[in-house]
Amino acid sequence: MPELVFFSGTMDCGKSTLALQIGHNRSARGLRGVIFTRDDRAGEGKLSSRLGLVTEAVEASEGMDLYAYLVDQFSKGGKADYVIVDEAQFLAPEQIDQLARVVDDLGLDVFAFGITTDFRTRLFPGSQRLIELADRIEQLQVEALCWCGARATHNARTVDGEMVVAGAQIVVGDVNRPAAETGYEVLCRRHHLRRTTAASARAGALSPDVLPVTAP
Ligand SMILES: Nc1ncnc2c1ncn2[C@@H]1O[C@H](COP(=O)(O)OP(=O)(O)O)[C@@H](O)[C@H]1O
Ligand SMILES: Cc1cn([C@H]2C[C@H](O)[C@@H](COP(=O)(O)O)O2)c(=O)[nH]c1=O
Repeated sequence: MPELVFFSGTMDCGKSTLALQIGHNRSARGLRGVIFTRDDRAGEGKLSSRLGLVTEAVEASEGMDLYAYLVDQFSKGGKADYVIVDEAQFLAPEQIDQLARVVDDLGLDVFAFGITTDFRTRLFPGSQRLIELADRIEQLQVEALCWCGARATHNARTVDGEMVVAGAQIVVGDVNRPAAETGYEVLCRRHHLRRTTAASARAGALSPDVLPVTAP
């Protein structure tokens, strides 16, 4: 039975790498895939992994009907056995519904990859719809880690090195960026809720206020 599968995790946990591996293994067996992505850091129409691999993809732009795109390709003689969608959190809920139709009406497996929650710990609309519709939700096995060593479960945004909890939901960016740039850091829930990033934890540890007081 074809399936809609949502592979979810924090930023930097290996989602795009897995998407590329799934595509590679299937194409090695002669299966044909269509790869959609939206707003990849590497640019329009790219699916890129931090391990350095990148492949061409169809940019799933705002308002694009993904089901109609595939039907149109088939009517022109195109073939596909499965569909991969990276950065699926950026898709509109209607586009996730279209992916479900691709599974149910066209009989293709759809593998969607994305982060579940934004920098405020709120669901992205596309991810919410995937949670509502997916046949399966898979958490990636390679865990990204918080600076404290716990499994990272949430994504923090930093502006000028400070964690922020207000702003536009979508700001394309990366982890490990210079403090002057808007960037991201993965944290465990405890440290996300306490707004403690690696930098602020370091600063706190160095602060005279928290140094052990010794008797004169
Ligand atoms: N230099 C490296 N050596 C080994 N693994 C790396 C290196 N750089 C990145 N990675 C791996 O790649 C993962 C990020 O992969 P990527 O597919 O780009 O993540 P995602 O799509 O989830 O944001 C990291 O969690 C790490 O496991
Ligand atoms: C938390 C959060 C992230 N984003 C952006 C930042 C990146 O461009 C992508 C995630 O990509 P990855 O391959 O999973 O690392 O999402 C955003 O726009 N808003 C957010 O709140």
